[in-house]
Amino acid sequence: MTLSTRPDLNSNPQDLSFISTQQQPKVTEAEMMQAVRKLLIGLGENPDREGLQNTPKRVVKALQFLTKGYHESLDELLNGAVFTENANEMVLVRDIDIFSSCEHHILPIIGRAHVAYIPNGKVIGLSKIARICEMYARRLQVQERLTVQIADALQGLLKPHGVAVVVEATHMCMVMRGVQKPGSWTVTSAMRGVFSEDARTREEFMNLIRHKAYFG
Ligand SMILES: Nc1nc2c(ncn2[C@@H]2O[C@H](COP(=O)(O)OP(=O)(O)OP(=O)(O)O)[C@@H](O)[C@H]2O)c(=O)[nH]1
Ligand SMILES: [Zn+2]
Repeated sequence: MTLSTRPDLNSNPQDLSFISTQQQPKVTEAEMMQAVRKLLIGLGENPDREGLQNTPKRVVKALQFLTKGYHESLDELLNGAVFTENANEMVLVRDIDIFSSCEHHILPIIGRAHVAYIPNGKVIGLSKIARICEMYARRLQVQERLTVQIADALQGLLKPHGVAVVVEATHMCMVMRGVQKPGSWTVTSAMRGVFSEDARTREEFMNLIRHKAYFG
C-alpha cells in the first residue's frame, strides 16, 4: 500500500494538527481521469460514447469538490472572526445542512448538524460554525469522526465552558445499496465540558434541537 504524501490523509483523525496542510497530491488530474475511464470500462460501459466522453473529467471535478475540505484550514475559514464578549449563555446554531461522503463507499451522507457552545469570554462568528461543519463534512468521513472533529475544533478555538454537537444523517450506502434501509437515520453526538458533566445543560440543548424550528 502506498501511503499518501499528505499527512492529513494518514494521520490520526482526532489529531487536528494537520488542518493547515495545503500540499498537493502527487497523482495528476489526467491520471485520476484515466482511473475513472478504467472504472467505466470495468462496469461494462463504453467511455467513448457521447454521453460518457466528459464523464471522467466531471467525476474528478465532482470528487474534488466533495473533498475540498482537505485543502481548507480552520485559520483560513475563521478569518479572525473570534471576538471577546462577556456572554455566558448557550449559543446554538441548529439545522446546518451536511453533505458528506462515507469513507467506505464514497457515497453521500446527507443530514444536518446542531452545534452549541457556552462562551467563556470569546464568541465566534455564527457563520463560522457552519463553515467548520462544512470543512470537515467535505472529506471522506464516518459520521462519528465528523461529529467529534466539529466539537474538538470549537473546544480548541474558544476554550468555552462546553460544546455540544449532534449530527443526524442518512447514509446512501445503507439506502441505495447494501442493507437498503431507506428512512434509517443515524444520530451521533459529542459533548464537551458542561454538556458532558451537567445533565440539565445537556437536556436544555436536546430540548432546543427537538422543538420544531420557526424557520425551515
Ligand atoms: N460507524 C460507521 N459506519 C459506517 C459509516 N458509513 C458507513 N458505515 C458502515 O461501514 C461498514 C462497512 O462494512 P463492510 O462489511 O466492510 O462493507 P460492506 O460489505 O459494503 O457492508 P454493507 O454496507 O453491510 O453491505 C458498513 O456497515 C456501513 O454501514 C459511518 O459514518 N459510521
Ligand atoms: Zn458507506
